[in-house]
Amino acid sequence: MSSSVPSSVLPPSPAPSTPRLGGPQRRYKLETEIVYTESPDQYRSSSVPIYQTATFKQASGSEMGEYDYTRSGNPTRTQLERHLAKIMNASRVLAVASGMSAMDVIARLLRPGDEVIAGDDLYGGTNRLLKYLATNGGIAVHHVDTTSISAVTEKLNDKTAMVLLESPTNPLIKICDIPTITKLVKDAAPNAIVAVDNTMLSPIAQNPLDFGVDIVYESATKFLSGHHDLMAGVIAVNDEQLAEKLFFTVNATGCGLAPFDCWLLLRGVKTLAIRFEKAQSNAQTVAEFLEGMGFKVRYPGLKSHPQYDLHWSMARGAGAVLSFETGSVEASERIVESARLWGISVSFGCVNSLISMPCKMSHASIDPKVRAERALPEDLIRLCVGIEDASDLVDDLKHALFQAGVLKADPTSC
Ligand SMILES: Cc1ncc(COP(=O)(O)O)c(C=O)c1O
Ligand SMILES: N[C@@H](CCSC[C@H](N)C(=O)O)C(=O)O
Repeated sequence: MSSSVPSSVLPPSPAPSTPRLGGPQRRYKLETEIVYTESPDQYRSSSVPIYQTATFKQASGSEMGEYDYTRSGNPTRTQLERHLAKIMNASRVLAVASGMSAMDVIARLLRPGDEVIAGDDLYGGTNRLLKYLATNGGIAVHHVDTTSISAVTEKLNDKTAMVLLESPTNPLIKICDIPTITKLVKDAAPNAIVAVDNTMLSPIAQNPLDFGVDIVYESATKFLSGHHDLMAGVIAVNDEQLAEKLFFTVNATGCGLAPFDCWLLLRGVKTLAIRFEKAQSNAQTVAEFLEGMGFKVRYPGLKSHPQYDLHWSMARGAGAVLSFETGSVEASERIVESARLWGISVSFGCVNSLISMPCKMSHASIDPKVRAERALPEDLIRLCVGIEDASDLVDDLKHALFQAGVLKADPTSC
């Protein structure tokens, strides 16, 4: 671990942008807090201004104002980070260029000889960065089935520096017991960092910091922004020393989120609650439809999910991403290509619905042999459900299944 930097180089520390400032000490419901922002703008602008500037003038060579250079800090980014800290129950949030950039900042806490425990089902880009670190950084990475507590604890030792969890995982929607794993890690390897990628649920449905994990990060490209019009990542922590180390890397490497993207993300996040609720309700309808058709559907909103109870002990929602198998790669390809409303695209958490085959798209960077060893089905179809009308989404799937020859009766004749 690197030595910490003096806090004097940090931009203004976050304070909650909440109506309780100057008013009663009241914490409102998340749906309320998420839309409420306060800006210190001199004109009391309702929308936080975009400080589209690289530099800030100083009163003299020796006096520095709150900001000097946007890589080190920018008022629009500070507003975004304060707002996210409030909704993620964090003392500090850092906004960076992408979800992978967030992961990179976190990974720079590692040193050669360190060991990392990560899932055997995880986003392809995360797998790629971990493989890079294992190949070039002298770091041992153990990929285990994180649904099994014993599989995780078997790999814990005094070299364990990080345990990296996704729950639900992308794309197999596996659930891991974040509170129990965190406690076991803290007991067995007290210096190890537990980091959770919360991209699949967003803070509206799950807040792993509440379970005592050290770091939560998300690809804000997904639910937090919601419109697939920007790339961003966020890192949330409650330990100020850890925040300083992470901020040091953000400043040193220059991956802080640009002002315009901060503004877009701040705008997008205000509709998170309502977007998530609708997308999730659509996902439930779609998951039930597919299960009713006899497919093996992976979605924590279904009672058939093997970790259904565990999921609901941690989360407030099932999310809007589900996956299912068809039994044949060719049939899956035909279904994906016959969809008209569902866009064939990577990513998720957007207002419009997407269909993809992870092994050919989001997880293609994982070696096919490794995918097979980890039992990632090649025929898996992932659905990332948006906020359209649920019956239109189901109708389009029926049409695609019929076109693909998987559904025998013509749905238009039903
Ligand atoms: C679970 C998960 N984490 C992290 C990332 C990386 O985010 P980004 O694409 O914003 O770099 C992605 C997708 O890209 C993801 O699906
Ligand atoms: N070509 C990209 C693929 C990005 S996948 C984005 C997203 N996380 C998802 O799961 O769909 C790459 O190689 O990273």
